[in-house]
Amino acid sequence: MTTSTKPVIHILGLGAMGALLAVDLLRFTNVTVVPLFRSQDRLLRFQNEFNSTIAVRKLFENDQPLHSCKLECSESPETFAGGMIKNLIITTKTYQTAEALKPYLRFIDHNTNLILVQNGLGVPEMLKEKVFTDPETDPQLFQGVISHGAFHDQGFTFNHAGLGDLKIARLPHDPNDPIQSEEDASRDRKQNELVQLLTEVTFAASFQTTQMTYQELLMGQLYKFLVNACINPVTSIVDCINGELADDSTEIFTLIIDECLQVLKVAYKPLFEYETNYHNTKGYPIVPVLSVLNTENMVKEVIRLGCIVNRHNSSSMRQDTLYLRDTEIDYINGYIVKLANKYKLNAKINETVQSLVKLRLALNKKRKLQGDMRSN
Ligand SMILES: NC(=O)C1=CN([C@@H]2O[C@H](COP(=O)(O)OP(=O)(O)OC[C@H]3O[C@@H](n4cnc5c(N)ncnc54)[C@H](OP(=O)(O)O)[C@@H]3O)[C@@H](O)[C@H]2O)C=CC1
Ligand SMILES: CC(C)(CO)C(=O)C(=O)O
Repeated sequence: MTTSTKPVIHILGLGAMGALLAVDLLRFTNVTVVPLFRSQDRLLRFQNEFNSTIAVRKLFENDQPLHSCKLECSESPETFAGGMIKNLIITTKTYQTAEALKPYLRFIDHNTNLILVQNGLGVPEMLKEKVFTDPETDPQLFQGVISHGAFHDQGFTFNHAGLGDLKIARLPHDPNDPIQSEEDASRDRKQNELVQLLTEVTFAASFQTTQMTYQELLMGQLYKFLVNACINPVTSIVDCINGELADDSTEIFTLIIDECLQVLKVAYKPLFEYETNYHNTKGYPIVPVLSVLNTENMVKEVIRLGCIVNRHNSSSMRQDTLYLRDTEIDYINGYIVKLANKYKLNAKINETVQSLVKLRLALNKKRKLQGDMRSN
């Protein structure tokens, strides 16, 4: 049970992204961070073998300093006996979200602030359909879009490979009416504890956090989605570090981005029409949707963010294929295929990419079990 009078943030998913957030929250804010592990075994390993300590090495800083933090409290479904959860950051992989939330659902209610800090698209829809089905008791849902790059080192040590940023916004109640005013966003800055903690000045300066309206975030989310739709599957399929793709990937990235944008323009029509419908409208921010979300610009941006800023990173999807874990492909290129089916559009390129990632993982698993035929 957490007895602290400081604000408490629970983190579900103490992997690369969860650890980056936890370490900087502890370094820069006056908050108690409580990781929620999947089982008591994992919890006891963290507490006993690793002395409840997580560490992040900042690879992009001089001398690559290692920042370690000891956590006062950590929990698992078997031990959790606290009150209701006030603030919850979800940094599991997208496909793990519903399962990871299950043991903690009775501690989540309308007063819980829940932020999804994940790549891909489709998790909020899945949660509303399958997990938070009662609008009377569902939590306050926020979305985070994160462009930091990090990967596991050993134990609870992670390498922060690329300094990116974190964009946050409240998710709209009605996805068909997603446009928020600047006043809507500023209300959360004044009143919402989680938003206040994540935008606390020193933390926000280090983590590069910005809070915004949903339409601003959505543009950032689709931008990040296109980065992931290119970098994650291609690094996995051809098995390389992000930076290795910098010079030779324009053609494949153009094919993927072009098709994604054709589908996203239909599925996210209010965003793509925002500049026309809200042009010069007082109280609504300028969001340069069309000049950012076009193929030519996005190919350049994918190479810049994916292969240059994060050049030393091994993408999260490649890490999954190497460690024989499921990948997030169904929430990235696979989500485009799903939307294309819904709107009767073509998504053959993304379907092929999705299928090749599944093949890569299956092949890696087979080689682990049966040996590598190439070395015979
Ligand atoms: N890594 C990166 O560079 C970036 C990642 N992202 C996105 O951030 C999200 C998180 O990615 P990342 O941090 O790399 O992923 P990791 O796999 O490193 O971390 C996920 C964590 O979730 C935990 N988890 C899984 N299931 C449960 C459960 N049932 N209960 C409790 N914990 C659970 C895992 O624990 P266990 O070890 O027990 O499985 C693991 O610690 C993804 O959507 C990813 O795409 C975004 C930007 C960059
Ligand atoms: C930015 C990028 C591509 C960094 O590798 C990432 O988001 C990921 O690996 O999932």
